[in-house]
Order: sequence, then structure tokens, then C-alpha cells
Amino acid sequence: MSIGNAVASPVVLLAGNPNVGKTSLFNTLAGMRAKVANYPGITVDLRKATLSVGPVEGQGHCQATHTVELVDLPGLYSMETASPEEEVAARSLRGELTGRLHQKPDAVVVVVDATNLSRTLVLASEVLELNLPTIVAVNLVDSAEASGTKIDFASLRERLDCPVIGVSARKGTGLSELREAIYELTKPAESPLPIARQSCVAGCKGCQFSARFQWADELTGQTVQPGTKATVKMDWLDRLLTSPTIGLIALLSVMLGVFFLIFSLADIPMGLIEEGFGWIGELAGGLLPDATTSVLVHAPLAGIGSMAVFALAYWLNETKWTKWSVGIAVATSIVVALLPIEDFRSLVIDGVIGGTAGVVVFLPQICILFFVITLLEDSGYMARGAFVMERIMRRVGLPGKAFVPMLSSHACAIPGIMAARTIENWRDRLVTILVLPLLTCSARLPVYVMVTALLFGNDPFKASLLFGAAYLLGITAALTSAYLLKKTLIPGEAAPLVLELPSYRMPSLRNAMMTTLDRAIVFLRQAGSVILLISVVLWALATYPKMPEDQLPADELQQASAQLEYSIAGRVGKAIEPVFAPLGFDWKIDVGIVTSFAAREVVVSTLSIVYGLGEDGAEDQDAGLIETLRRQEKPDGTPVFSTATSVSLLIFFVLAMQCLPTQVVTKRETGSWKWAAFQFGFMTMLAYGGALIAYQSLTAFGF
Ligand SMILES: Nc1nc2c(ncn2[C@@H]2O[C@H](COP(=O)(O)OP(=O)(O)OP(=O)(O)O)[C@@H](O)[C@H]2O)c(=O)[nH]1
Ligand SMILES: [Mg+2]
Repeated sequence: MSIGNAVASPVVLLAGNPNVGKTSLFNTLAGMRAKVANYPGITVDLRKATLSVGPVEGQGHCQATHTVELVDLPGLYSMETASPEEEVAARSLRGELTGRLHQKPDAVVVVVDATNLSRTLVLASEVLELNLPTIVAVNLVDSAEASGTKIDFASLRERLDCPVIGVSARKGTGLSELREAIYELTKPAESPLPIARQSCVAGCKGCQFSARFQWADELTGQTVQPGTKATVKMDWLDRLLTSPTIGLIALLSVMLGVFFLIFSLADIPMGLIEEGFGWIGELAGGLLPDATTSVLVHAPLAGIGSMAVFALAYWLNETKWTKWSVGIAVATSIVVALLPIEDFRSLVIDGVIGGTAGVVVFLPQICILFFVITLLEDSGYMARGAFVMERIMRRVGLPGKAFVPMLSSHACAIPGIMAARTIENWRDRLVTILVLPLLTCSARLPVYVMVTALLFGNDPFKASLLFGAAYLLGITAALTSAYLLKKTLIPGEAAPLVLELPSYRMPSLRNAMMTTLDRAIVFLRQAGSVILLISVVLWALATYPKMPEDQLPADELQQASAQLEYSIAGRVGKAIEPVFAPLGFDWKIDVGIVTSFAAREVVVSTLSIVYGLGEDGAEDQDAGLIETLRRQEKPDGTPVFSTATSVSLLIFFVLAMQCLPTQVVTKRETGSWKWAAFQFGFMTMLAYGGALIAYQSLTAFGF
């Protein structure tokens, strides 16, 4: 333990080759939920957790006596590294990253793969030579056992001269022993003996690498008895799945299957959520103060309610209560308290409930998507997909290593852009970062579902085809943009992928459920904070200023929409109408386009507020967003959401850069606002151009 910093817990590093299960072990040991998948290069930065350790007592339970800081490192193949994330791991091991960790490492757990000991022990030999207190954790013993492999742990322990423990991060075996071993190495000792291990490559100059491989091979030969139940040979399957044509067809079919599943399974839960919100709306309508309530009752009630909503949104978004945020909350609450009763009812029913309901109904689709994708990733299939895509990616000048960032960007561009750190070459990395936000992230899902439901409400097959087409458009746009960037602004050859195919592993249901839960929480948090607040602001913009009584049209059915046009949102929408008219958008859609530049999902809530307010009678809310949108007509009596307009809207949302947080991360990772601005510019142009072409050609053909 470092001297002079007596309170800090000992630092224990989890190191090892990529894909040996370090993060899985970290998650099970410390109860964390860091991202895990069956291909290398998932973890790209340090992650820390507190772990209680102690001796094993009685029933094999670990008696916690002190805590250590457990650090999950990115995987690395060797201490002599090339890529930035491997560098992070190597420097942490050498104790050079003391700025990020409290202190130099006190102990290391080298994780090796029981099903591939000879390869994964190579790094262990390098780590052991750092002469730190070290434990070798042989992970995946469940898989090794299943194939009948026998490992002589006692012999390994003796030859490596350090504790060697067989563990399974998946099944939880060996974890108490591992905790105890960590405890033994980190407990305060009177006068720790310096460690001086012998190098397995001593006396070998210039042949270090091959000498290490030879050493690891020999050691494995002496201590491992290969399984008699030879592992199921999947070579033929891999040949098919990684072949250029069949592999691509397989990948497309798998994805189409996933979308079909989304549409056929999400219907019922989506209906339930919609009904639930309808019911909440009715309940609120009944409970809220009405014209008969005294202002003395209504005003304080409204003020307190508003404060409660702010508290919820701040809490969900982990916003600190600063002078500013308290000021905004108090000021808004006072305004809300002073609202006329009718406006207050509309704020709650149309703004708060309508705005969040519009987005939350898409939760089932997001859950199903992440559940299935996580299972696919964990099984090892996605790594085969990587091989297929790699050929195409290399042709357009993207490095093979861009696959993982591209795959993560299908959840959210932010972790995708961070994952691009695995790409060594700066130009390659820059191009990858610039095109990643073109891939379909989960925030686009609500828009995709809305449009597909508008067009093919009752046909899950056609809906999944259109959905797939939107994904494909994103991928094609990303690849084409990368190609063009490589040809013009940022030239250079792309490095090929040197990825070995991970073996198929049984996907972990628990992992899939946890990932799904995480994504659901992120989504709901966003709905309950950012989207809720934007919805309220938007409601205000779409409600005020009020049209003077004497100007309201006599026909009651036209009053609401006249009032909407008179509001600030209406005026802005009308002002920019000429800009978007060639794309087939009316001014109400334009309001949605403008608000969604902060966050894409907002367009859905905007449309439900704008069209909800524009229709007479707020009671219409519980008809559901899709029904409301379908009913909308242009002055000439044709539907607003015609095929051409719907497709154009979809294309706009596939291609547009509408996410402030992503822009901030692009700036951080590229070191300059210039690239973030460039990204915004080219994507917006692409979106406008794509939607324009689609709308104009579809209308020309009479759609
Ligand atoms: N059967 C089995 N699978 C495991 C075990 N531990 C991890 N896995 C699987 O192995 C794969 C890789 O796990 P990760 O924890 O992401 O590996 P990692 O070492 O952190 O990988 P990088 O971060 O890419 O270096 C995942 O598919 C896990 O589900 C285990 O004990 N048994
Ligand atoms: Mg990891």
C-alpha cells in the first residue's frame, strides 16, 4: 500500500487478454453492470468498483474484513502495445497511471481463459515479471469442464509461483477463493517481502515473443489434459457465416428476424402502456381542479405539483441543485401557480401526460431490441457478422476495428464514439467518429416505429421491412460518407482486422436482462427529465400568447387550430414552413423538427402535443398518437401523413444529426469543435437532401 495515503484502499487490477471475461468477473465480484460481449475490445477504459474481501470461513463464505478498489482494465495482448486502450491497461499495470488511480497497483489478478490457456498465459508471463503480488484467475472453467478438459491447478500454482484459482464468472464458482486470495495479498503486512520472479524468457535476446509462446505451450502441455469430448466443431458453420455472400444474407436475415420480433411482440405491451396513459389522463382530468375550484386551493396545489415534477426530473437526471436550477424551478412553479385553471389542466393533460406518453409507449420495442441483440452478441454470432462487414468496410476505407464502435452506435452513438479509441490510426479513428451518428441509435426508434405504424399499422412483416430499410439506409450512408471522406478530406489506407473469431458461448440470460434493464432505465430517465421538461416548454410555446377573444373564429371546431397558429410555436413553424415545404412537411411537423435538434425522440412528443392541442377537445388524447396523426388533413382534404411525407420524415430522421450530447462527445474525442460542427453540417445536409429526393420522387409517382 502506498505510504502517506493510509486511508486509500489497496488497488487491485483485473488484467488479461481481450474477451477472457474480465468484465464479467468484475461484474459478478463487485455487483456491477459494465458492458460484456463475446468479442474482443469491449472495455476501452478503466472502471473501478469497491470490493469487500476477507478469508473464507465456515460454509465457504467469504468473511469481509477490508475493502479494495477493483479496477477492470481494457484487454491487452502484450505489455508492448499499440492501441490507446491497450496502452491504458499497460500503463496502469506499470503504475504509470497514478493520476487516474489513487496509487500504484497493490496487486494484479491476471484473468486467463481455461478453454485457451496456451494463448492467454503469454500475457500472464509478462505481468508476473512486473513483480507485483499476482493471482492467476483461470476463468470459464464451466466451459472447459463441459468439454471434458482437466486442468492441474496445483501444478500450475507451483510452476507459476503464485496463487492460481479456477473461476467461472458466469456460474460464480471459485469467487470466494478469489476474494480470499485477494485479501491475502492486500492485507496489511508488517514488512512485505520484495518479489523477484524469474523471467521465462531470461537469456533470450530478440526472441522474447516466440520464447513466451513456447513457454506457454509447454506449460499448458504439462498441466492441461485436453477434453475427450472434443468441443463441438463449428468450423463448417463459421465458413458459411463468414463467407462474403451467404454470410451477408445470414446477417441481413438475422436482423430482419429481430425487427419482425420487435413488431410482433411489442404490440400488446404497447397497447397496455397506451391504455395506461389514457387512464392516467382521465384520472387526472377528474382529480384536477376545475372552474369551480377556488383559486386559493388551486394556486398552491399547482405550485407544489410543479416543484415535485422538477424534483423528479432533477433526481432522474442527477442534476445538482445549484442556485440556478433552484431559481428556475421556483420561478416556473410560481408561474404555474398563477396560471388560469383551464390552462393548468391543459398543461398537465396535454403537456406533461401527453408529452411523456408519446415517448414512453415505445419502451417495449427498445427492450426487445436490446434483449435480442445482447443475446446475439454474447453468443459470438456478432463477431461473425463483424467478419462479413469488415470486407465491405475495408473497401470504403474504414478499419476492421470500426465494427465494434459501429455496433455499439446502434444503441447510442456516445459509447460508439468512445469505443473508437481501439482504432490506432488517428485518421481512421476520425472518419469513424464522424460517420458513427448516422447509424440508427435507440432514440430514433420511436420515430421509426411511429412512421412504420402510420404506413403499415397492421402488417408486422411490411413494417419490419421498412424498419430494416431505415437501418440499412443509416449503414449505407455511414459507409458512403466514410468512403467520400477518405477520398477527399482525410485520405489514408485502412488497417485490416486482426480479430480471431471467439468460440461460440452460451449467451447469459442474466446479462441480457441486465443490459435491457439498463437501456430501459436510460430511456425512462430521458423521458422523465429532458423530454418532460422540453414538453412543458413546448406546451407553453404552443399555448401562448392567447388569441384575443374577438379574433377567434366563430366555428368552434376551428378555434383550437387558430389558437395554435397564433402561438409562438405556430409563428415559428409558419416562418420556417417554406424551408421544409419541399420535403412535404407542414408547419406543425416543422415545430417537431426544430425541437428535436436537442434530442430526436422529442419530435414524437412534440407531434403529440402540437396535434393534440390543435384538435378540439383535449379528451382526444387517449385516442393514441398514431390515430390522431392519421386523422390530420391538409386544407385540400388529403392526409398530412401521406406515404411521401412519412417516408421523407423517416429519411430525415435516419440521417440528421439531432443530439447535443453526441456533439459534445465528438468534440471531446476529436479535441475540436471544428469536427463536431462539420459532423452537424454534413449530416444535416444529407438529411435534407435525402428527404427532398424521396418526397419529390414519391409525389411525382403519385404517392
Ligand atoms: N461460459 C462462460 N462464459 C463467460 C464467462 N465469463 C465470461 N463469459 C463470456 O465471455 C465473453 C466475454 O466476456 P467479457 O467479460 O466482455 O470479456 P472481457 O475480458 O472483459 O473482454 P474485453 O473487455 O473485450 O477485453 C462474454 O460473452 C461473456 O458472457 C464464464 O465464466 N463462463
Ligand atoms: Mg471487458
